[in-house]
Amino acid sequence: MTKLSVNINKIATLRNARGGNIPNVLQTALDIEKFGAQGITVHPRPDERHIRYSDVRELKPLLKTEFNIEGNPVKKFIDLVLEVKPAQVTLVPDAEDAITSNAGWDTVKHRNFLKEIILEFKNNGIRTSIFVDPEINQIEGAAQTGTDRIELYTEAYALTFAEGHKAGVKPYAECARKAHELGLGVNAGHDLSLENLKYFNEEVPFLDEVSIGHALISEALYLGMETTVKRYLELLK
Ligand SMILES: CC(=O)[C@@H](O)[C@H](O)COP(=O)(O)O
Ligand SMILES: NCC(=O)COP(=O)(O)O
Repeated sequence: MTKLSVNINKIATLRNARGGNIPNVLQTALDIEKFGAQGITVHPRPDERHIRYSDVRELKPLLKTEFNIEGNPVKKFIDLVLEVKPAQVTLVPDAEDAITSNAGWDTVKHRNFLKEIILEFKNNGIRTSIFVDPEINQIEGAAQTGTDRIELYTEAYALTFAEGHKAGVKPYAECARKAHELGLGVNAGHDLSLENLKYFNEEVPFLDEVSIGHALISEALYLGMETTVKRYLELLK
């Protein structure tokens, strides 16, 4: 069964809009765990526009499920992850001014850089994952960095699915097969939703985990958080 890790960035976006503590990010994470999600994901950005570094420190001792911290491995981020020691770190090559993550790593060009950081995280008992576009050479490059897993960047799939083109899932299935063949675990995320997740999960083999935030939190406005999380879990059975 594919695991669901809920990305709570957008809960923090809402909280930060007023400067107080509504909604309570920590409590929401605990409730999401109670509703059955198998993990919590956060993506602290250097400007702390949503999740703050202090949230990450406070979440760790409270969570009972897998904690996944995503981000660009700049020094401040590396130090935070090594201090907090989550179950998993996902490396994402974010440009500082990007509104959201918009590309995977070039694992061939940045192989030595990634290799070095991955070794450090793994030596600290942290599982590693690299955010990649669904291209076979990027999966092969990722395998050479020593990473435990890859995370397939699913925005292109979500876009084509919304336009009615189901064939957009094919490169993801091929990359998942290649990753498995090379001994890598397979995660996926970005713009997955109640609409497009079922087909993705059916078509892409060896899927260990999906991390989902933007759509899930938006859907929860209508359905409520408990119903929404449970609907996702049903789709992943
Ligand atoms: C790595 C990834 O796919 C992103 O979806 C990210 O975690 C979302 O970040 P924002 O919430 O800042 O858009
Ligand atoms: N890694 C992807 C993630 O955590 C959530 O992405 P999104 O659902 O907010 O697009």
